[in-house]
Amino acid sequence: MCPPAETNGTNGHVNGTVNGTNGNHEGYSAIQTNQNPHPHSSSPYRPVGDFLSNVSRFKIIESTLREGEQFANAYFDLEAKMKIAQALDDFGVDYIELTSPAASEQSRLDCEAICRLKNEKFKTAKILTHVRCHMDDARIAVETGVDGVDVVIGTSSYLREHSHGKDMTYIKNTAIEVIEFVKSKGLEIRFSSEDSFRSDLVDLLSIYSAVDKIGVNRVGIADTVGCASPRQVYDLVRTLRGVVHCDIETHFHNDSGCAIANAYCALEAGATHIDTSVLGIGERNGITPLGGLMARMIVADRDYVLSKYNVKKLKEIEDMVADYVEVNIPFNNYITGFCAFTHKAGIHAKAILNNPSTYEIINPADFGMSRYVHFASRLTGWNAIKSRADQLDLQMTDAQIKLCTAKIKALADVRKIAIDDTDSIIRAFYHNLHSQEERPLLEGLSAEEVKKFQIAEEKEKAELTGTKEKRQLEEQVEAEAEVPATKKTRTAAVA
Ligand SMILES: N[C@@H](CCCC[NH3+])C(=O)O
Ligand SMILES: [Zn+2]
Repeated sequence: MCPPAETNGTNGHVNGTVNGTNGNHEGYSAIQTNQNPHPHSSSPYRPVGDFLSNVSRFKIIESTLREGEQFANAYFDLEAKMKIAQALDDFGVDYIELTSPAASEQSRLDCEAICRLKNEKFKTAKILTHVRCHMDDARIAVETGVDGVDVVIGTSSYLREHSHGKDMTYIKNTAIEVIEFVKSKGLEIRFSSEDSFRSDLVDLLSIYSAVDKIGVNRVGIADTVGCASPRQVYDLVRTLRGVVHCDIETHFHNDSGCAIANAYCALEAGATHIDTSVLGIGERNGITPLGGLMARMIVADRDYVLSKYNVKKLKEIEDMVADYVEVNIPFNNYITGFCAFTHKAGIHAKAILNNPSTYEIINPADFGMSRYVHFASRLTGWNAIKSRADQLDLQMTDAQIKLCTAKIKALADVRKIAIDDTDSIIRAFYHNLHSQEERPLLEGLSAEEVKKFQIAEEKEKAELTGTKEKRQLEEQVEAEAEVPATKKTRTAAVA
């Protein structure tokens, strides 16, 4: 009998229940690895510091409960809002932005309830609400108990002509009135343009300079249509940084795929705050995702990110929001996508097993995630099979493992194989070494498939070893099989 499939903590995973937290790996052929020997010192890829950059001191304005409510599938009742807000505070975001209390009566009541929750329970997050740059909205907002009010108004000609119909003089005068009013109530105030990247630069700088002079806390730049490139962002923020003294908040839509890169460039150019939402949900295809920003920033300054944000909570928050808005976590999601830390090709697997830094820039353990090495495909290499055999507690020599790997690859050339197939081949191979009794390796295959397998196996072996070397390997395997299997000390093959 072959030994029981003791799997070094991976049994749940390989059988379909997820042992780590990477989400749905059901039926997925991978070894969960255990150690994380990433260097604990800061990444060698730290950005070159300069006097403008805020990459190492940025703040997050989390807008799942405002921008995110504008996502097509979003409907948050008060209970959902409370749970999301609490989770975001646990995560450590600096601000939570809420839908305008002027939007509806329930929005106003929800805003008040979350302000009470904050007073009772929050550790970090301040509450903001986001309203039109208008006195009517501002009057409602200041009565809700928020810490600050974010006002916004469109400044591009598109929005001035086709949305609110006001000119720049009106915008400036209203902004000044609203800012002075909110400040008089002792609250924080941010003034943001909308569609900033399609607005006239002189108009923008002139209004930002005016509101800065009367003591606005932050000005905001918004790429409302997601048209900006990182270089345009850098230019605009850097120019603005030279004009105002207050903080600079930035807000990036992701229509053309630059929302995270733009956020990063904005910080490099001197922005202080980044707007995010969980999974990036928002109007159309959304904005800078919280998780994606964390991925970017942990590569830039791991110490800052880990000292400030409880990033191990990321998966939990994403799952919660995904449930509420009834979407799946995308397979390629930053950090939490099901294959974000799964390595497949033989060359990658080998290097990862030696040292994960070879093919990973982010340490999954920082986020409470697990790394996996795929071991059931035609790309699988013998190092991955060796690890898997170790996990199954089947000790074999490297020569034996190589021949066993050839069998696995050969079968994977015939059909898609699963964990169970790989494990069966490994077990059967091991068993045959020690008992001479044939195992039903090819059970379930048609005669044609068996033939194909045998040809593929021959080719694999020939490619693996060359004919002469193959003979030597086989002799070695036979010789080793005669020695009773000794239980070797387990090596840390799984890194
Ligand atoms: N969702 C709006 C709001 C901008 C305010 C920035 N915090 C936009 O994209 O323009
Ligand atoms: Zn937006």
